[in-house]
Amino acid sequence: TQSTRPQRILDAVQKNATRGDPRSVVKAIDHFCRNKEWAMNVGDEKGCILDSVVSEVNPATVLELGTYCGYSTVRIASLLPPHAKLITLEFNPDFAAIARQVIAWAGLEDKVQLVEGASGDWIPKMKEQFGVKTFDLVFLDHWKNSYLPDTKLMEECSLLRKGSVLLADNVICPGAPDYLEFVRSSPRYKSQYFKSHLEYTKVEDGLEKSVFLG
Ligand SMILES: Cc1cc(-c2n[nH]c(CCNC(=O)c3cc(-c4ccc(F)cc4)cc(O)c3O)n2)ccn1
Ligand SMILES: [Mg+2]
Repeated sequence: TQSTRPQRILDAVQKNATRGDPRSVVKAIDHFCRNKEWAMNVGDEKGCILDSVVSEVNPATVLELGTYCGYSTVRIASLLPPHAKLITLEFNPDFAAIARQVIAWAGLEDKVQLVEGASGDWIPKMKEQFGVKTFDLVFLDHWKNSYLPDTKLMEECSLLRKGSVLLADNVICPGAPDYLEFVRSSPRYKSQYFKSHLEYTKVEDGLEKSVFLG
């Protein structure tokens, strides 16, 4: 039976990365996606920007929207302090099944809770289901037209506090124009654009970091 691209990414991890070594998992996926098959991981260039924001925020609670194969999940979780928690939402069950195995190979399953379903359904249930008060960091990397409605939903559900950081991938390619306009014009956010490139390509893309001012 034909394998899927996520399955081939998992195979590359299991062949080339060391169990329990998150950096080797990240390296194996980047090598596969740069040399064999492109895939929609945040990638190494934007990944370094992600790493610097995670290290600066040093979050106790993280929400990731859009897990895919778990590449950014592994990057983020490997930088978290000992008792910090990362909740990651994935809509596609096939992606989720692969991501669980990638996260396990990196040895980070204790820091990560992968939840399957749509962001719009799960965001209102975060507090009751996972005992979350607010998120210190949110990494938006899911459906690009969901960035804005889901940000408004997180505000309504009081999941953001003064100083919460939103970091959004793909604000140029594929693009999230309504989201960009909102966070850049709203008095309740302080936004900053980190220019970069679409993963594994020369196409412009970037990350938008927005601090919620409360
Ligand atoms: C909880 C929940 C989760 C989701 C959800 N889970 N997983 C995703 C994936 C979303 N990601 C992308 O579509 C994406 C696309 C490109 C791309 C593609 C093709 C091109 F030509 C150029 C660029 C590049 C990227 O970096 C991307 O991140 N959504 C959806 C809803 N609710
Ligand atoms: Mg992305």
